[in-house]
Amino acid sequence: MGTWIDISQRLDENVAVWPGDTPFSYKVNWSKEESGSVNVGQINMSIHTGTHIDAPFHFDNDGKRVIELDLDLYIGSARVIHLPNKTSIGVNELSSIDLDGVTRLLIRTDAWKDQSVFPQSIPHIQPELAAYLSELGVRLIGLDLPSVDPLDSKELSAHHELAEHGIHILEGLVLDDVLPGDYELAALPLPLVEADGSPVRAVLKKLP
Ligand SMILES: N[C@@H](CC(=O)c1ccccc1NC=O)C(=O)O
Ligand SMILES: [Zn+2]
Ligand SMILES: [Zn+2]
Repeated sequence: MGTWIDISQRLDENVAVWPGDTPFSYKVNWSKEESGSVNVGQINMSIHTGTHIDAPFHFDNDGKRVIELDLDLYIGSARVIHLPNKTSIGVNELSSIDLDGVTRLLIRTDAWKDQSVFPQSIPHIQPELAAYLSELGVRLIGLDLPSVDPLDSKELSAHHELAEHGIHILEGLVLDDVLPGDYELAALPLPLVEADGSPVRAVLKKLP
């Protein structure tokens, strides 16, 4: 027991939210006193808060919704790599890193220092990286950042290029204490039928 490392942001009113987006809230809507038996809670949040996956519908009206996503993307072996102090991440930044046989790639950038505050700027994924990664067999990319594109991007070129190359997106990971290496990942989305993404509880277990 105790072998799983939680790499998820905690969800309470302190969680950082995209500027202008729905704040996170949890409340007991029907208390034990009122109901006579139970506390019944309610959460209200944007899907793009904290640790979450994007479904292609987030940036493409014809894209897949969460329920249509392959669960295999979100459970299985993953490689964590450490790329601190980058302004962007492209083929150059990855060319010296061994990605042989990697299906799920998690990138620790350390660029979002205080995750209770939404960052001013982040290193972004260069759209050209999508073709390079898909050639290697990568199907999921995860980051310790709120987006794979620059925060002010409207085109979301990296989101689109990744999707076009069959690479799915996991955002808002907490990788502060995770050393580079190979792990078992579980980060399952909820069975949301129509949604453009889903919060996930992301966990890692070191592989021998
Ligand atoms: N692309 C971001 C989310 C995003 O762009 C966003 C999320 C909530 C409210 C506004 C957003 N973008 C606005 O331009 C993501 O994938 O999480
Ligand atoms: Zn998102
Ligand atoms: Zn995204």
